[in-house]
Amino acid sequence: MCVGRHLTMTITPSLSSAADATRATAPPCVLELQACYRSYGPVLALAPITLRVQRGAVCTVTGPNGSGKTTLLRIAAGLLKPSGGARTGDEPALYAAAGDGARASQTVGQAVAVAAALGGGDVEEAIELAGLSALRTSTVGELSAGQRTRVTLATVLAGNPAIACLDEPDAHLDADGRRCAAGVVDRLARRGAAVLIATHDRRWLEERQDGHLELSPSRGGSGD
Ligand SMILES: Nc1ncnc2c1ncn2[C@@H]1O[C@H](COP(=O)(O)OP(=O)(O)OP(=O)(O)O)[C@@H](O)[C@H]1O
Repeated sequence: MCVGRHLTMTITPSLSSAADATRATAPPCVLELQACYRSYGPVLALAPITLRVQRGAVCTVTGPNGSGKTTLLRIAAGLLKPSGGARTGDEPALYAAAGDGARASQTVGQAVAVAAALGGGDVEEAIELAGLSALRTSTVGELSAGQRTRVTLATVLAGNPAIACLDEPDAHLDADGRRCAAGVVDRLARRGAAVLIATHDRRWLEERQDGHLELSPSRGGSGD
């Protein structure tokens, strides 16, 4: 049995992609979670949530440690089965935590090129927007934590997902890095991706948020 307040939300983009701007109708939902929850034995990791994310919409997810942010993002990306409820989303989905997306032995350029070969994104654009031009030939294993977060952002952009689930993409980033992260998120959304972002501080995204979920460990939850 699952207890906990059922959170329901539809996330609609405030900025339309070029394709959607020409349509009269609202952009379609790329991702839908219907009453999804997840438990581990007696632990309710994620209380029931019904979430619809339209093409080009950005949704931030906040909450204290253990409140279910990663669980939600992994379910949204199709990596983790919910204990109950259903996920709908047939287009390519990607989950990435800071530091994911590259092997230590690769150069930055190689890591981004591999992601682009799989997903069809643009290598040059990804490297530039992530602020990695000066590190292109550096080996990933020799980078700082913040530089590796930038590589993760670049590989996500190059991977060109329709559903991008970014787990703390601001981890270890300085002010310039957070601006780059916001630029990558904006680019993903303008391409029409549904973007979910778990973060402990959503201010770096400024106006580029179309919806927000606040999770709490023993909840309930609330949204705006
Ligand atoms: N594999 C697992 N086995 C058992 N419990 C788990 C497992 N994964 C997560 N949990 C539990 O589910 C709850 C939610 O975890 P989750 O990682 O989703 O939280 P979070 O909000 O992402 O936390 P953080 O801010 O620390 O990253 C926690 O109580 C955690 O202990």
